[in-house]
Amino acid sequence: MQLTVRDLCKTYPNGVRALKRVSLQISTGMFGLLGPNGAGKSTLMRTLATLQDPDSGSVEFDAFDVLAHKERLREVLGYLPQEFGLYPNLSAETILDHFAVLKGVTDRRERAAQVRALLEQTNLAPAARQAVGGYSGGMKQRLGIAIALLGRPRLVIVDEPTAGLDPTERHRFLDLLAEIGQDIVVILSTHIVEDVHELCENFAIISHGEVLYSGSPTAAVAGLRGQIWRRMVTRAELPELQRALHVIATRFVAGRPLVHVHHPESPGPGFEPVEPDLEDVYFFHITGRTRRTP
Ligand SMILES: Nc1ncnc2c1ncn2[C@@H]1O[C@H](COP(=O)(O)OP(=O)(O)OP(=O)(O)O)[C@@H](O)[C@H]1O
Repeated sequence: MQLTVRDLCKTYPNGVRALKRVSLQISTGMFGLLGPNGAGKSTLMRTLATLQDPDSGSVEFDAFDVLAHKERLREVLGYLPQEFGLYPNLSAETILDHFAVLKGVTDRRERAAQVRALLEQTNLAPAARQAVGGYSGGMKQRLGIAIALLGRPRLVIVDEPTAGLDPTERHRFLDLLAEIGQDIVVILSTHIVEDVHELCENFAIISHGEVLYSGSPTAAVAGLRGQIWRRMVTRAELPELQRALHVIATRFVAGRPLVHVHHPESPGPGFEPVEPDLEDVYFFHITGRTRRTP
């Protein structure tokens, strides 16, 4: 399975250029789309889910033209939007049954089997008959993914699904995605670097509507090896350091700034080399863009 996105552009009527020639090649497995708030992730997700049209560009899924055959994509699509409403008085079982009908699972037995299997898979079986108004945030997200998985989709798009979940629920949700992502295309949009690190074989970094990096997390990290340096500094030293060097991140350790700097060799006394992680990769690209276009 292959999703090919070519040169997608989108400018909103207020002049915001949300997508600037976005091109991506996405294969079976988990693909992470990482970027800060306002990067254009939701715009891209909605476009791939055929809910809004780009100004130009193309999308192909398994060699068919998605923008020309939206119904065909919708038959194989599962989409979990950033925000969705659920009728609070209905049970998960009833909601899933309704959505299964909408997805065209008309055979009653087949529908009951799918609903039961999804309730089990998302760990909601014990609460299947409770009104969802009483569900926790994590339970609602799991029900959201169960709805998205009805009709056995081959492309699943989830938009910032772990925002606001506690660590236990977050891991439970990520485990669920990892299981799903084994044999279909799953696109996970997020601003949480950890989510991508834990789950995705491939990912892209997007900021201000532009793809800044696309590839595997391992290759991205390897590409920065030997070029990340750190030093404890004082708050007073920070502005000058930021002017002189490419500071990619400032973390605080016991109240003191610890800067991570990108430099081909040691930037000076007091700096020590750091084994880069995906967060360094992310901030390297995000801050690099800002330095290019102040
Ligand atoms: N309907 C709209 N009309 C005008 N501008 C919009 C619209 N939707 C989004 N935007 C703008 O387009 C840009 C990209 O927004 P988008 O929601 O796609 O980003 P995002 O990466 O999903 O961010 P977030 O994580 O905050 O949802 C932002 O500047 C946003 O304000």
